[in-house]
Amino acid sequence: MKHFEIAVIPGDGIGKEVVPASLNVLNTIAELHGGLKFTFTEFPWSCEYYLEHGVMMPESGIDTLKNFNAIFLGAVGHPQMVPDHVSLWGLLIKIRRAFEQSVNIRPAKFFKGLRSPLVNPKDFDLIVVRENSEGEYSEAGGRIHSGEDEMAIQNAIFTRKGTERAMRYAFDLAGQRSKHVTSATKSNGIVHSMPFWDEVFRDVHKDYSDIETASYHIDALAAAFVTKPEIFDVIVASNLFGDILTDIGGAIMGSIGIAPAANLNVNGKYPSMFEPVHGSAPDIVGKNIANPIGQIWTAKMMLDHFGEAELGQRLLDVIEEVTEDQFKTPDIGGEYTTNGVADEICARLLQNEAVSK
Ligand SMILES: NC(=O)c1ccc[n+]([C@@H]2O[C@H](COP(=O)([O-])OP(=O)(O)OC[C@H]3O[C@@H](n4cnc5c(N)ncnc54)[C@H](O)[C@@H]3O)[C@@H](O)[C@H]2O)c1
Ligand SMILES: O=C(O)C[C@@H](O)C(=O)O
Ligand SMILES: [K+]
Ligand SMILES: [Mn+2]
Repeated sequence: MKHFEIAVIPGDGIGKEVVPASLNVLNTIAELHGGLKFTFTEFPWSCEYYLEHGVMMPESGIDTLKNFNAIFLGAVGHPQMVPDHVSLWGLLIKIRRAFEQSVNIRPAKFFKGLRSPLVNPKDFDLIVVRENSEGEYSEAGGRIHSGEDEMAIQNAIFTRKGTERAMRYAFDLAGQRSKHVTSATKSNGIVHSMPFWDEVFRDVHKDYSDIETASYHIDALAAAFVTKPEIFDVIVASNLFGDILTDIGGAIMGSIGIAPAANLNVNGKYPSMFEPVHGSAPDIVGKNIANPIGQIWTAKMMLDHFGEAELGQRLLDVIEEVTEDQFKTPDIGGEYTTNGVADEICARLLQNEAVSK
C-alpha cells in the first residue's frame, strides 16, 4: 500500500469550496487504485485565522508541514479583512520559500468542450516554468518619509543559482516534450537583471544542444499568448512575468478557474505544494459556483509528482470528458455547481473503471 500524508490548507474564499470537492476526487482515485491511500490533515490557516491570532499560520507551522508528503492548498487572500501582501507573504509565499519550492509549473492547453475566447485557438499545449523564489518578489527595499517626500524602493533579486535552476528545469522539461524553450525577457527596458537573465539563458542552452530556443520580450510574449499560443512548448519566466503569463494561459483556455499549478521543491528536501493559479475569488464566494477544475487538475499534478502519471492522465481525460458533456460551472457557460461538477467526475471515474473490468 502506498500511503501519502497530505497537509490540506483550504485557505480563503472559494479555496474552502474547491478543496473539499477535490478531496472527494482524490479519495475516489485512491479507491480505484486499490493500493493507494491518502491521509488528509486540514489546517485552518487563512485570513480568518489571522484576525483571531494575528498571524496567518502559527510559528511552528513550517515545522509541522515539513513532515507531510505534499501540501494541497486552495487560495489565500481576503483583501477586506487583511491586506493582500500580509496574507500572501504570511502563508503562501512563506511556504514557497521555506520549502525551497523554486519553480512553479503551470500548464495551459486547448481543452475539449471549452469555448476559448480566441477565435482560432488551434491545439495549443504549453507549460510556463515560473521562477518561484526570487525576482521581482523580494523583501529588499523599504519606504521612507511621508507627504511629498514619501518614497518606496522595491529591489528585484536575480541570482545566477535561482535563474539557472528555473532554466535547467525548463530545458529538462522541454526534452520530454517538443524540445523548445522560450525565454520571457525584457532586456530592452530593464537594464541590469534582464540582460543577465538573457546571458544565463544562453549559457544554460549550451548544455542542451538538442533543444531549440526563442527569446521574447514579455510585452510581445503576452500578445503572442493571445495571437498564436500554439507555437509555444515550454516558457521560462521570472516570478512576476510568469505570474502574469499564467493568468493569460487560464484565460485563453476559457477560464482562470481551470488553470492548475505545482510549486515544486526540486532538491527533494521538503514537500512540494499544489494549488491552482486562481485566487480566492471574493466576487463569487459562497454560491457553490466556483469552477473546481483548476483545483482538481492540480490534484492530477500531485498524482504525477507521486509517480502516478497514468492515474493522473486518466483523471485529466475524465475532466475533459465531463466538460465536453456540458457539466460546467457558470464561468465556462454552464449551470452546474462546484459539487455537481466534482461529483460527476467521481461518478465517471468509477463508471469507466467498471467498464474496463
Ligand atoms: N495563489 C493564490 O492563493 C492566489 C492567487 C491569485 C490571487 N490571490 C488572492 O485572491 C484574492 C482575489 O484576487 P483576484 O480577484 O485578483 O484573483 P482571483 O483569481 O481570485 O479572481 C479573478 C477572477 O476570476 C474568477 N475566478 C477565479 N477562480 C475561479 C474559479 N475557480 N471559478 C470561477 N471563477 C473564478 C473570479 O471570480 C474573478 O472574477 C486576492 O486576495 C489575491 O491576493 C491568491
Ligand atoms: O503573486 C502570487 O504569486 C500569488 C498569486 O497571484 C499566484 O499566482 O499564485
Ligand atoms: K491558488
Ligand atoms: Mn497569480
